[in-house]
Amino acid sequence: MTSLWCVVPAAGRGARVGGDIPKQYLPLAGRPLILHTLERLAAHPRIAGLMVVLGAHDEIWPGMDQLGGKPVRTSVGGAERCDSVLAGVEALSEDVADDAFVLVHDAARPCVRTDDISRLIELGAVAGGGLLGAPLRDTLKRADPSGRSQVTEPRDERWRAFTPQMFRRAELAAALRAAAARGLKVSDEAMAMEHAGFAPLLVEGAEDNIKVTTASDFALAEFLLGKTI
Ligand SMILES: Nc1ccn([C@@H]2O[C@H](COP(=O)(O)OP(=O)(O)OP(=O)(O)O)[C@@H](O)[C@H]2O)c(=O)n1
Ligand SMILES: C[C@](O)(CO)[C@H](O)COP(=O)(O)O
Repeated sequence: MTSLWCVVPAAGRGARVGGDIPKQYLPLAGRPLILHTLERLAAHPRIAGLMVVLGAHDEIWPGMDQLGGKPVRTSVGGAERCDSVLAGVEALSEDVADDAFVLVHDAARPCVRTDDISRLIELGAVAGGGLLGAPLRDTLKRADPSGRSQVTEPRDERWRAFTPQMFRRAELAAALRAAAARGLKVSDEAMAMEHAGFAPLLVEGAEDNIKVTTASDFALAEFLLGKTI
């Protein structure tokens, strides 16, 4: 059973939450949000270590070098999430083989389920890479600038993208570099891989793997923490 490293982008500012400190350090059920995420990842039997990507001026990171017996390393992120992920993936170049898979999981998704990570690892490895997501369940509208619905879009074949996402280390680094060179701001790893000619496998995961994005998400994440594992 091979195990793999997980890159955890945690260099964002959390502007949409609007706290005094970045959202990953705000309390969730009494402890910093990021700790819940890291503990859940470190507890997964297939995860070998964590590469946490921090903001350049982060003075809050507690400085751990292991968690649950797994090594924790850090690197410095960039202005956009894709810059931070690339920094983390590159920082693993001496420890992780080019063709080995790495996971990427948002620090801001503390409710990820262990069995969803397992399924992504199993299915993603066979497919050459993939991501957790969920098919769109609601009716989809396209709005005009005034907020009025112009048209109802087909929802077949539309998915919401979550993390973790899993790709071979060197292929992901190359795809992220190529996107950056073209000035393309990719919002997830799969988008970079799509532009590089890959078709990442969509692995259905639980919808409660929410990204804490606004202040109201903290209450929901706190509720979900106890219900997911
Ligand atoms: N330059 C960045 C931007 C984001 N992230 C990380 O990527 C994840 C998902 O990003 P998002 O939820 O958009 O976080 P923020 O960028 O912090 O949020 P906002 O856009 O509201 O500032 C988070 O764990 C965040 O810390 C990062 O590592 N580097
Ligand atoms: C990677 C991601 O979590 C997939 O949903 C998301 O794209 C990152 O969030 P952002 O708000 O677009 O930076």
